[in-house]
Amino acid sequence: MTTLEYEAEPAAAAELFGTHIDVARKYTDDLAQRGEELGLIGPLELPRLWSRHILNSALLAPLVRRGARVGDIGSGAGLPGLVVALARPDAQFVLIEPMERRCDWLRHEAAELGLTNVEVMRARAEEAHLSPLLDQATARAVSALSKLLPLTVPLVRSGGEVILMKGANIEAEALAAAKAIKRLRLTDIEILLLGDGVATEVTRVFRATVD
Ligand SMILES: C[S@@+](CC[C@H](N)C(=O)[O-])C[C@H]1O[C@@H](n2cnc3c(N)ncnc32)[C@H](O)[C@@H]1O
Repeated sequence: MTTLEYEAEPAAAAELFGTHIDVARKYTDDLAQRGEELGLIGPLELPRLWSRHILNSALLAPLVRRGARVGDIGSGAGLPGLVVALARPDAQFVLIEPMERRCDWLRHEAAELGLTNVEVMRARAEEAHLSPLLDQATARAVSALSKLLPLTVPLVRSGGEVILMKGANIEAEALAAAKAIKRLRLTDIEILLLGDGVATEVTRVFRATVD
């Protein structure tokens, strides 16, 4: 089995997962064992699963509002949705993913980890019918902001937020999405850098409020 780097960044892991650290490790183990075979994660990612994917996803957990209903669009292996769900048992998570095999994995894993705050919905975001609408929507590595905003914003209630993980070109993506931002009437737009001084893999987030 691939060696995992659980011992890396113990302070960050303790801060982000607290008492849920063993559940986070089990998820990482399970993903390391089955992720490649199921096409969820590339072989090069396995040795850096913990810092690049798990801790990185967990950086979003403090942004989740207490008791919120959160949708993770294009959850794939469960990033960031399943990771944030295990760190924030007070909130409810809907993992929206169109691929059946990935949905099977997400359901299996949520049950294995004993997560009662996770629901898996097999759908493309543009076809998902959510009632009630979400308080917050997350996404990671799904598409550029100009395409992602029209997919995610309609799923969020007025006063709710989109929290979208992005790479280093986030500012250029936000500029390219200016028309969509205006048309979708987003307000309180922020670009956040998360994890600086906490984790080695920082992450950038586009956060905005839905009108
Ligand atoms: C590159 S993967 C990223 C998976 C995960 N978020 C991560 O960070 O590892 C993109 C995921 O988005 C899903 N996806 C693509 N188009 C979608 C859509 N229109 N609505 C919902 N999910 C979509 C794909 O099936 C895939 O699982």
